[in-house]
Amino acid sequence: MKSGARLLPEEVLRHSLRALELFAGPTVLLDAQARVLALGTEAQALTENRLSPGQRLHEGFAKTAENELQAALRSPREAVVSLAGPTASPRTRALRVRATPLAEEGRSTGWAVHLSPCHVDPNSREELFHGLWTQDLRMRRLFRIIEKAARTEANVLVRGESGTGKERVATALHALSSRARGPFRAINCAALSPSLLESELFGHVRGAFTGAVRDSPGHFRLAQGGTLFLDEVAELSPELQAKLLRVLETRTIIPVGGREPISVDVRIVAATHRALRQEVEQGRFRADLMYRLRVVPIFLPALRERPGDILPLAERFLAELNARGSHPVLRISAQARRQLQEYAWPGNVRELRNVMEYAHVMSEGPTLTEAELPPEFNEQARPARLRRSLASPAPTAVQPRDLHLEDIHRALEQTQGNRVRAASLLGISRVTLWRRLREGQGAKAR
Ligand SMILES: Nc1ncnc2c1ncn2[C@@H]1O[C@H](COP(=O)(O)OP(=O)(O)OP(=O)(O)O)[C@@H](O)[C@H]1O
Repeated sequence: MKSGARLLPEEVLRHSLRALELFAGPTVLLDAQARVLALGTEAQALTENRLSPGQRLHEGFAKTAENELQAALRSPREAVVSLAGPTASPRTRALRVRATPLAEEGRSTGWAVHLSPCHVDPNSREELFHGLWTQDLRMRRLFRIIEKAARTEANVLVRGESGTGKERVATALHALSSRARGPFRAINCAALSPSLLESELFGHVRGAFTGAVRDSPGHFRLAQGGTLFLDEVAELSPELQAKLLRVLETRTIIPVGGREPISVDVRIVAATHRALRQEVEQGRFRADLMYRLRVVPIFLPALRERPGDILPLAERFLAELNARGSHPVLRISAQARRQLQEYAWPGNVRELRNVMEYAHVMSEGPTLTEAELPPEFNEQARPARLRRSLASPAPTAVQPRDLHLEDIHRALEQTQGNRVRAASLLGISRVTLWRRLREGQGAKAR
């Protein structure tokens, strides 16, 4: 400890600030008059050296920020403010500021002010968040919840129809979390039989069943130190629900055919298109597992519930296709726009992207017309359940499970039995198509 004893007070301060920033991110310490006492190297870099000891906090920021900053010091509310003058990097154009009051023996001694970059222009209504674009306020609020949830270890349950971006939310949660350097694994609980799924999740030991010629780690162990995304979690069999609950409670797994529990450190993000509470009420899902999984519930609205996103997204997809396509399609005709806007989008954003890809292939000139939209946009042929009335934009709940089997069979006929292309035509995922076919066969057998 000799070297520790030689530390000078200034060095102690530097070390303390370094340690503080390691835990809390860029930090500025203020005295009781809101003057800067000290700031860490991360805070100096983020504020582009606009703050120095003795200055008042607001002096480093744009004039308009003063009231916002005072409010942030008085309450736990976060302020989004701009630095003073032009900035070197767009990253620092806007910063989030949150203050923790400091007190000694009941007397205020100042604040620890935490800073973080804000990637969102506070004046703009649109946002691209980890591949999810929107201008819908509810979606943007969800992004903020995702950012907060990512900072914790809480299990998150994402609910939304097929193609609303559930998997994207899971990857965003991972990328924004302290586990970002660890693995991200995804598994679809609807796509495998219960016994196969058990071995895929928890692994197996050699000889556990016919064909188990070597040990297999399973997704839980492969996601060690990272995040495991359990898609379609409501489809888990009762036996696997019980096993998953045990894993969440004990943080250990037992591979199929194994005896010894193995510790796992994995964050769970689960997703479903079903209302899990209803599944619980109807006895299909364990209540205790639901509460474990949905510590933070996130409900992604269907595309038809945010109609303001339909056309801008269509144009974004068109621009992407133009960038890599052979011929540019520069605009969408008024009639085609109306049809896109009126459609119910059962397959949500995934379906919209597929529709734009189809129309781009079919288009002959720089204007995309209604004739180039896929057959389901032909008004006479379109079933009523795929129409969204513009007069009453209330959601017509078209769930993938409402897709009639005959729609699927027709799509399969059109694609000569190619399931991937049929799913794409219907705007549903391959797994959803497979599940609907399986449910259909089950219904026939009963
Ligand atoms: N708001 C959005 N902006 C841009 N792309 C989006 C948006 N929402 C979804 N997508 C795109 O749609 C596709 C489907 O997204 P994703 O796989 O995350 O959906 P999902 O809800 O998990 O679907 P499923 O339940 O069928 O597996 C992806 O290519 C994704 O990038």
